[in-house]
Amino acid sequence: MLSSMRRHSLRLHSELHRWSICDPGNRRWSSSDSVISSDSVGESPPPTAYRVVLLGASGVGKTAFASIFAGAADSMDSDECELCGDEVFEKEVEVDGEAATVTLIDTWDSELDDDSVQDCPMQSGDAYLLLYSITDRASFLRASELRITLRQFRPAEQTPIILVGNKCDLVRRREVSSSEGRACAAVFDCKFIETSTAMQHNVWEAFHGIVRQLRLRRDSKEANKRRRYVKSSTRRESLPLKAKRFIDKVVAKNNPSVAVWLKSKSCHDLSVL
Ligand SMILES: Nc1nc2c(ncn2[C@@H]2O[C@H](COP(=O)(O)OP(=O)(O)OP(=O)(O)O)[C@@H](O)[C@H]2O)c(=O)[nH]1
Repeated sequence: MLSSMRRHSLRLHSELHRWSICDPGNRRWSSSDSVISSDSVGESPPPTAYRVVLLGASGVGKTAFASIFAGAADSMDSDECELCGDEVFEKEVEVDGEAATVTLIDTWDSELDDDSVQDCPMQSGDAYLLLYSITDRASFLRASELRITLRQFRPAEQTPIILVGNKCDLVRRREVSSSEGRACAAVFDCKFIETSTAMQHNVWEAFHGIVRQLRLRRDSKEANKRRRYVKSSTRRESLPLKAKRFIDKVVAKNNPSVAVWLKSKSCHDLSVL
C-alpha cells in the first residue's frame, strides 16, 4: 500500500516537472493526469485540476496553510492528500458539489531578495494565495511588491489571486487593518480574506474561494467562446435586431438582479468575479 502510494507520488512529482513548473502556457490538468490544452476548451471537458501557489514573506504562515491543506492538523498520517515532494501537495476537494483536484505549491523561497530568480513559482500557478501577516506591516508591503511582480507574469483577469491577511487571531498585535487589506486588494484587482491558521479560521474558505474563482473564469471563458460563435453565425444581423439587443442590454442594466451582481463585485466575496 505504502509503496504503491510512493510510486504514485513519484509519478505525480515527475509529471509536475514534465508539464513544467516553468511552462508559461495556459495548460491544465485533466483529473486523469493528462495534459489538456486550454485552446481545445469546448472540445474537451472543462479542467478540474488546478495548481495553486502560496506566496508571501517569511513567517506569514505559508507552511501552516499548507499543513492544514495537507490534513496535518487532523492527522499526521493522512492519506487523503498525496505528498509530492516536501512542498507540493495534491488533494481532491469538493466545492459546491463539484470535485476539483488542487495541487498546492509551497516552494516560494521568502529568504531570496531577487524575485526574478524565482520565476518558476511565479509562472507555474493557475491561481495564487498571496499571504501577509496582519501583525507585520513589512509583510503587507512585501505582498504588494509580489503582486506587482506577479502581474508581469500573469494577466490579472485570467489568474485569480486572493490577498490573505493571516494571523487574525493576534488581535492585539495587529499592524494592518482589515480596511487597508481590502483597499489594497481593490487596487490590485484581487480578492481579500483574513485568516488564522492557528484557529483554523477561514483557511478552507480561502482554498474553496480560489477554486470558485478559477471556475468562474473557466465558465466565463466558455460563455465568451459560445458568444463569439453565436456572433459569427449571426453576423448579418438586421438593424432592428441589433437595436433590440441594445435595448435588452439597457433594460438588463436596470434590472435589480444585475444591479445586485454589480454591487457584489466586491473583493471580499470570493464567490463572484
Ligand atoms: N498566532 C498565529 N501564529 C501563526 C499563524 N500562522 C502561522 N503562525 C506561526 O507563525 C510562524 C511562521 O509560520 P510559517 O507557516 O512557518 O510561515 P512561512 O510563511 O512558511 O515562513 P517561511 O518558511 O520562513 O517562508 C510559526 O511559528 C507559526 O506557528 C496564525 O494564524 N496565528
